[in-house]
Amino acid sequence: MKSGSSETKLLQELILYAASAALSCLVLFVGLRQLDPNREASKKALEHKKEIAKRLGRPLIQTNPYEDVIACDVVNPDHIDVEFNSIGGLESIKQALCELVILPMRRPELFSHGKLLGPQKGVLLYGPPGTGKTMLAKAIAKESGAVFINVRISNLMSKWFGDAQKLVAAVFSLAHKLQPAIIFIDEVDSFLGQRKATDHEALTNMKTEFMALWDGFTTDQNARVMVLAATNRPSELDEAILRRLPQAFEIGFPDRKERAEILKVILRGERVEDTIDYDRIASLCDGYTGSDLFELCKKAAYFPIRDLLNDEKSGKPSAEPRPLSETDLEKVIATSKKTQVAANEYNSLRSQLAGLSRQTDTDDYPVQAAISELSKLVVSQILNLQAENQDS
Ligand SMILES: Nc1ncnc2c1ncn2[C@@H]1O[C@H](COP(=O)(O)OP(=O)(O)OP(=O)(O)O)[C@@H](O)[C@H]1O
Repeated sequence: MKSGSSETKLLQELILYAASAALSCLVLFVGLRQLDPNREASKKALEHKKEIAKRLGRPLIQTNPYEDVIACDVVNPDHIDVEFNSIGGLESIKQALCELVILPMRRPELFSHGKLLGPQKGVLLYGPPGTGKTMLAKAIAKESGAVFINVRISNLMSKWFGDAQKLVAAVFSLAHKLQPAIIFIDEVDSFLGQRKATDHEALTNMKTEFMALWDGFTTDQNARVMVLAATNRPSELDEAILRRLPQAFEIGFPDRKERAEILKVILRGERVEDTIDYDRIASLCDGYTGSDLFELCKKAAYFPIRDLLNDEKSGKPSAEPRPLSETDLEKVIATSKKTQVAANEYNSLRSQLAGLSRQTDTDDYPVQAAISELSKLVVSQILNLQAENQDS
């Protein structure tokens, strides 16, 4: 009888131990999961990866945690809403990109014979801000059916993942797994600019790793992966990077004909009067970029709304806003031109100033005085222009 009760007690104790051990494990597991700084990012990345696989109609690929992070920046070409015909002007550049980039991605078999023809591994788009470089990069991915990996430097430098080099490696390995793929680096000068003594070691290591992996792809003729880089400051790029980007296209300010094309593309599908003379409007927009023209159209689109509200106030409500007119566009140009002029003058005077201060010895008092006078002139000119702008 005594031995029976001690056996029961032993059993109870065993069950208690097992239960407490299981509970401790559970608490530990849940606790560790909660403490894991990568948890949210990994979860999001996994969901995104599943979505990518589904969207691309490809099986879920095996990826490591670093590739999962990069997967967040992958865009399916079918979901890109920019095509070559949504970009106004730049006809010769679009034509060249079709031959150099899109065709080899779409028809690799045509480029697989001999040493003369091979897919491009690096293309640089450079020019002033707002001229359509990012649009072109997206359109290239869309037209070539390549996944678009938008490399964000902030993501690569992520402190949670610490090892930036592994993330750089993940960019290339994921691109290889998902090929055809375009690795897009916007503002490439901030990542792969000229090396400076003050560069952080992590950044230098990242650059070295990036270039080594890029070279690996360059020698692999079968890899349908290319690096597409964009910058507003090509002169700040590292020599070694420029060598790896043998095809460079300047995306400059559009001329009058191109501005007219851009306006037509922007206003396509909008409610506009048929009588708009695009060439005339374009001739009033000297120095405008595609982005300026987009802003111009956005501002002009408010006039029909204002008119509708005014009509409502005066008891003549209309069912919908009237179509956008040439006069609406002209009104915006008339008021924003001065700001544009102010910005241009500011930029040119500022670069003159920068040039002066570089050329001069800072101890030279007369030159310093001249610089200071010039600075005052710049400031007063800007203030005058701004005041004039406000008055009008
Ligand atoms: N050629 C163009 N045709 C139609 N729209 C354009 C064109 N160029 C620019 N735009 C308009 O301007 C916007 C900004 O263009 P985008 O971002 O491509 O310029 P970017 O050159 O990459 O500028 P940044 O150097 O500042 O990144 C686009 O979303 C588009 O609305």
